[in-house]
Amino acid sequence: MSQDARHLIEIRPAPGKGLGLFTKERIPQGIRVLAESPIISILSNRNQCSSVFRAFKNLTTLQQTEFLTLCCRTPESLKRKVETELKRDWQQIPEIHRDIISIWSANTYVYYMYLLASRINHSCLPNLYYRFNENLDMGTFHAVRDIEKDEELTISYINATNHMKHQRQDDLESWGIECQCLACVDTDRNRRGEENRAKLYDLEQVLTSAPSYKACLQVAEKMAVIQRDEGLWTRDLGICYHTAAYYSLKLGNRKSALKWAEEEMKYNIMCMGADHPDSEEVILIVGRLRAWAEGSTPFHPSIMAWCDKYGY
Ligand SMILES: C[S@@+](CC[C@H](N)C(=O)[O-])C[C@H]1O[C@@H](n2cnc3c(N)ncnc32)[C@H](O)[C@@H]1O
Repeated sequence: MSQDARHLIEIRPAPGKGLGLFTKERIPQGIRVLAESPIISILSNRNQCSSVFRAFKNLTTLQQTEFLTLCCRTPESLKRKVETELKRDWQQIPEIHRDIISIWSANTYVYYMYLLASRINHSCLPNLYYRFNENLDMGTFHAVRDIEKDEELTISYINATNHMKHQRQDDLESWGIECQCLACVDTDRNRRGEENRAKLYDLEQVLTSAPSYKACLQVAEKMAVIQRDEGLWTRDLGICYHTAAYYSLKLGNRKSALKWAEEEMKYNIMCMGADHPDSEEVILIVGRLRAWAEGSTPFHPSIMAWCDKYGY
């Protein structure tokens, strides 16, 4: 069992959102707030309804009871999808199956569903980072900044780093959310935040147009700084560090490659823990990069394989 800080959190009513998870004490940045085994894992998109019904049947009675207390939403798009898969009209599907699939759909983290983590609400500027850890077979949730006592814990339900408020709101429709999070209320600070998200979007376009290695490195560095300053500790920030390391290496700049790989290592450890497979990999690579940058060992081919992992 991986250690977490679940003794410092509890479920409470979250006004306008149903229930939510809140801190009982201050939680410092980098702490693994929650490590939870999925109650259900469905790794394939084929015959999803049947797989979910079977998985529900295999739960203990207590787990089934807890499952059925979770948030339940049935948007029209879900009804149509289920009707297509089961080749039956929604009203002809047994009520218990309609509930199970609606609950699965409202709470799933792509492939996995958790009991406690299902209570975590959305924010466009979240204080937690979620990743599944294959070494532990658990989902982990790390604090990406210091979280004060009685603060609500949040993750981002959408990929929103470089999306403006109206785009984020469009994406949140399917969750039935009208977002009033820290990033969505109208303040001077948030107007600057929106400008920075727009800048990130523009920089991303420059990067995909693949100018020179030097220009790509400068763009990746700029993007990393904006995201870090905005507190956007999303997967995109890790990818920016990785991209900067990649182009530094392409330019033959060992010191710069090491610097950005080290940033990625720190980011991974903070957001996923040192025991996540991606962290273990980058820790090994940083060791090899450092030895090479200092001239004590030749270039190890695994460094380039690691750099290429996002297929630039
Ligand atoms: C995974 S559940 C989260 C826990 C849920 N609030 C509960 O009571 O169990 C997702 C649902 O919570 C609500 N929700 C999550 N984040 C929200 C937000 N920022 N604003 C309003 N509602 C939110 C929406 O109804 C959404 O479909």
